[in-house]
Amino acid sequence: MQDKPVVVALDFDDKAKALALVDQLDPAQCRLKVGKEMFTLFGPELVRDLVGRGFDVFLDLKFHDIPNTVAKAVVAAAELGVWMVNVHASGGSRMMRAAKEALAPYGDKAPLLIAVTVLTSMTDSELAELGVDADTAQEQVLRLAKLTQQAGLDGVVCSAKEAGLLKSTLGSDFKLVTPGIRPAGSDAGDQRRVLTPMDAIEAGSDFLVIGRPITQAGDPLAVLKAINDSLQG
Ligand SMILES: O=c1ccn([C@@H]2O[C@H](COP(=O)(O)O)[C@@H](O)[C@H]2O)c(=O)[nH]1
Repeated sequence: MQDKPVVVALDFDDKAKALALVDQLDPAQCRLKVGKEMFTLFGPELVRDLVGRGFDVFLDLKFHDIPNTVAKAVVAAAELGVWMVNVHASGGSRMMRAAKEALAPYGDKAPLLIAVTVLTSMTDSELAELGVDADTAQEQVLRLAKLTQQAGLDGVVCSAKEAGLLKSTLGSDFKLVTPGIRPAGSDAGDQRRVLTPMDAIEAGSDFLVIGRPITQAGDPLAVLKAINDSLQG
């Protein structure tokens, strides 16, 4: 298991509330994710603040654009000092290669570059609605993950439900970052392809992205501790 597998998704519309939670968190216990809501509201300053506090920050902006634009965007992310950044695999292999090449000057200081396969909120029938010719989300995830690996990226975002298949096909070094994590009994909300933290790790997930089950809990720290303890066996 990776060191600190839990990545807390900071999805707040109130910076003070987010920072009140962050103040209680220890960079030794978890990593943090900043996504579209907080980045749009509070910008790079928030990311710099979290990096400055010693957290590994996953900048989850899911870049999906032409190769030149995405390459420049991942360089901007690297300049913020983030630990991980992502693009959409459906942007294609030329776009993914351009992003990877743009990070080359950063050497071993480059953020991990991963690609989103199929959003964990999506079902097989929703994929079919898009005209995707794969029969299942799993089939499409595998196709996009292979493309991502061939483009030289470090891993993918997928559901933990696909983790076993991806690890056995693509090898243990290829990182699997899995949102859609729900401790037993917690509300799935808009997520559809979900697994518990322990089941996700056993399936081969490297990093567990967990938002609402922690951030909306009455005692977020207690939930994070219970998850970390459950993973220690
Ligand atoms: O396929 C994906 C890609 C990204 N996410 C993000 O992860 C968190 C999950 O939050 P929860 O509250 O635990 O559902 C959220 O920030 C999403 O934008 C994802 O869920 N699925």
